[in-house]
Amino acid sequence: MNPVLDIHAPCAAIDTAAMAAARARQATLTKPPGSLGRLEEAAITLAGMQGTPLPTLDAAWISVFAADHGVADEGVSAFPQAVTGEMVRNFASGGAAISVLARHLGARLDVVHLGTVNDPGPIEGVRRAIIAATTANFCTDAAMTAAQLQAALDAGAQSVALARAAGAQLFIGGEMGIGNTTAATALACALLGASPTALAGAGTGLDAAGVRRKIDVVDRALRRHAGADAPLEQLRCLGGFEIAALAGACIAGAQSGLPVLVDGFIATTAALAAVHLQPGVRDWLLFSHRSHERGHAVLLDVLQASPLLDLGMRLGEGSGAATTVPLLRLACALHAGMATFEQAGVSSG
Ligand SMILES: O=C(O)c1ccc[n+]([C@@H]2O[C@H](COP(=O)([O-])O)[C@@H](O)[C@H]2O)c1
Ligand SMILES: Cc1cc2nc[nH]c2cc1C
Repeated sequence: MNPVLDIHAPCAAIDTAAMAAARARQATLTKPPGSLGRLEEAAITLAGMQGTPLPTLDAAWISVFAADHGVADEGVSAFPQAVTGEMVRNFASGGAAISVLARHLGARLDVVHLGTVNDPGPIEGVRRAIIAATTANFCTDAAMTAAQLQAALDAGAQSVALARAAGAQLFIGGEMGIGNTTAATALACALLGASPTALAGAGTGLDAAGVRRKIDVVDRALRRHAGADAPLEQLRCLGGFEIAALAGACIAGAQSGLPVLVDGFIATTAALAAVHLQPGVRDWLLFSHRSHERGHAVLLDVLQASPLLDLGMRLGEGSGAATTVPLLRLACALHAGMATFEQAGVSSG
């Protein structure tokens, strides 16, 4: 199975009748209307995505895409590039944050190795889908060739196909890649016509001088690729393998009707690229948390997204999204399990 993603294929339709039925049910439950706030909206949104007035969220799937970035050569991260490959092993051996979260949630963790300079080799529990050891440094070259971009999009679509085959009700896409906040910043700036100063942040922990250097690097990259004005070309020139895989997963999720719970700054940039490629993708996205990374709030505003959590997290790996799953499960449990005014003999307003 190796699905080739057609980014132009239409997205699935949201079930508006199931949404309306869920909204009507919320109005009958023993609480002042709207008093469960965004938990009500979450249950109604999931109803539309799952095509049932009573959504459930037992089976969550997490794919973490790992890849290295040529732009790391510009000294834009607080950590060495070797960490990407080292973390691939840690994801599989169970010691990473997302490994713990996946275990705790009973979620499948799909670790997808797309290429690292420090390649740990075959590891049990890691799917090798190596595209290249790294993207090119986009200060001088396009990050990816067209074939590499398609391979990365396909890797995301393949994970969605595996998730669907396993009966997943929700897809979480996580990422790991030293330097990828620089790639995400550059891509988001290109997609939005925004200034690097508005979006660049500390990533893994740059100091103020480091952030200034990162802004300069993104400025150079944007000038170098000023001719890339279509979203697919912007993704190819300025993205990364894991960012393109995440965009591919968003598109494949939307096309096949699998809800995608979006993580932090990098995952949201990928989701933004997916929406630029295919606007119907937006209907299938749920937003989990507001990352501490500087540009995330801007991207969330553009996508008109109000994530459920704001915990100051900035890890990536899909960790913010995974942390939100218990809340979504509670939203479904409340929606299905509360008594109506009539059942409980409680007077309605
Ligand atoms: O998800 C986020 O919002 C987030 C914010 C800052 C950093 N990260 C993670 O940190 C790594 C990239 O940071 P950097 O400084 O190397 O560009 C990458 O592996 C991401 O998963 C993730
Ligand atoms: C240790 C480490 C773990 C990570 N997980 C996601 N990004 C990361 C970056 C670092 C540096």
